[in-house]
Amino acid sequence: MELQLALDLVNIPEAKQVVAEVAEHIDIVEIGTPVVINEGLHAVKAIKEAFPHLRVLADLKVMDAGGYEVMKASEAGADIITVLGVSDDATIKGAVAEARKQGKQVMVDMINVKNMEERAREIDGFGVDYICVHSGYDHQAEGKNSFEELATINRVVQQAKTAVAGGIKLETLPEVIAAKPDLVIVGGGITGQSDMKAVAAEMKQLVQQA
Ligand SMILES: O=C(CO)[C@H](O)[C@H](O)COP(=O)(O)O
Repeated sequence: MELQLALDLVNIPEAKQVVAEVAEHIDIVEIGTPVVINEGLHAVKAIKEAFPHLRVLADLKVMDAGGYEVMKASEAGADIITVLGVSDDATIKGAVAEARKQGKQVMVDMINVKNMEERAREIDGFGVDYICVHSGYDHQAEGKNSFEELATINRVVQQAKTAVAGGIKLETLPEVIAAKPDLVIVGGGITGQSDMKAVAAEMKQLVQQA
């Protein structure tokens, strides 16, 4: 099991500071959607150049033009690019085809997918690398999480790795780990803590043991 740090509420210099503090305890660093909106793909390039040993995920949440957007993120240095599970099949297939060409990976974010079991099974057949259940900020504000959806995708997904994101904290991590995802994604559960390094270290230890 691996740990991904999601950076959402930072600019490029702040992102570098956070990653420098926790780099030894994470496997993947995510340049979150708000960072890409504010800073563009320059943020992906800057973090990949500063931390070449880390895999960098560009959380573009692609909804259309999958091939083109994966190409641009790949050029900026992203190793993994997110595409939405609610997008058209052609968008996801285009993203996968371009990622294969570029030697990159695609993560499908299942945020707001209504029929999780059916859609996860379909998307798994498209050759994506990760399928991620995700309670976004608006869902989290309603007290929801994705732990049940994780059990669903773990049951039906055969080819892709599974991931889970959305409001995961040190206290809820054991419950998440028990559901056996391949990848745990944590944003505020690390970046919102006063001792980010200590929390990341503890999370990494729990994830590694699983
Ligand atoms: O993609 C995101 C929001 O759309 C976040 O990166 C993801 O939810 C992880 O952050 P947090 O742990 O703070 O919820």
